[in-house]
Amino acid sequence: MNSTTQAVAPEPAGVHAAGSSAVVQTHELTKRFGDFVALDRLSISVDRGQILGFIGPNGAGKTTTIRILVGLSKPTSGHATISGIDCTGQSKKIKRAVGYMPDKFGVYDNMRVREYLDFFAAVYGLPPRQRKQRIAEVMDTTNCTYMQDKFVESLSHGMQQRVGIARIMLHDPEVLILDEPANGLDPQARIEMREILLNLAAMGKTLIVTSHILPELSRICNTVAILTGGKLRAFGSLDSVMKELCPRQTFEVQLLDQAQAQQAADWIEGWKDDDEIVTVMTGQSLVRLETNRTERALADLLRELVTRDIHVAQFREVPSDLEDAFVSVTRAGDDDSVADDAKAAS
Ligand SMILES: Nc1ncnc2c1ncn2[C@@H]1O[C@H](COP(=O)(O)OP(=O)(O)OP(=O)(O)O)[C@@H](O)[C@H]1O
Repeated sequence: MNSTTQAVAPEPAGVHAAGSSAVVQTHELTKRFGDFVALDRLSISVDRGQILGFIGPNGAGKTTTIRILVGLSKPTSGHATISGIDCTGQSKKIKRAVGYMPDKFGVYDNMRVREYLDFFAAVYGLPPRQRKQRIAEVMDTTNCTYMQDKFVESLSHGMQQRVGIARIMLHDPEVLILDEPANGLDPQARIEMREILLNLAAMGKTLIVTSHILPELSRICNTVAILTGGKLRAFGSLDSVMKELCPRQTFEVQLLDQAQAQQAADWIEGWKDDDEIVTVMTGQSLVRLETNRTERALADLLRELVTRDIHVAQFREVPSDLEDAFVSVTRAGDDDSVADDAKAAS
């Protein structure tokens, strides 16, 4: 894939025309630090109730984008809106429309969860009469009610993350931006976090979630944007990005007898096209085939193997995941930068 390839989800008719349902929109958003381009003409849109998985390696430009979206930084050019509000010109209004949870939890000594939320409710300007009810609501949504009398400092990391979400929900923003919410969570806490985020989307909140834990992210997001080196490399529905970036499927042929693995691999090697890849998994009775053949062709392959007295115990697809897509994009990004360096040197 080259650097400009974008897997863009088919848009339902009229969605991004006048009366657009996009809640978050960026157009050619660019940020330079001196000569360095941290973000290069980023254009994305996220609809109401969607969860955008915003991914990229360290230094890709994710935080730079988020800082612009939440009104903490101004773009060099381009623009961004949330619920139609300009992220740069109307930063006060933006702060009401967005809840932002950074990857680090602040230190709040000697505050119980209830007091902590009350403090932030006051910061958000909620009238005292409404605070109690709103705090009860956000604690309920984030499953924090049982810990309301505990000191924030005494909570586990997973519990603190949930309190963090409760905090950014207090002013009932339309958009929630969460930086690495699953980082450092144990499996149980991850499951709880996943359920909360899916529930928030079902309530109509629009979520932007960054994460380096891609298998986890792919379980919640329906839209993906992949950035490398400040450039958008892929954007669209999870399905369309996966199809675009991982067009080849991987199949495994599990043999009953390890001694037959090489024999099976040799036969498949003669059967396959040049661009398909056969690998014998060392020390295992397993042969792997990367292919884009039809199911019928694969059924023929299996029959041929069996006809040749190769004892196939299992023939199965290895599903691609977001990590494969990510690797394919970051590799393409590396190739591009090598090509750019070569161009600059010549
Ligand atoms: N204030 C600044 N001055 C100069 N360069 C900056 C500044 N802020 C960010 N950068 C650079 O911009 C690039 C993008 O940084 P950014 O923090 O947006 O990346 P990221 O995708 O959030 O990375 P990570 O996953 O590590 O948080 C990096 O090369 C970073 O060093």
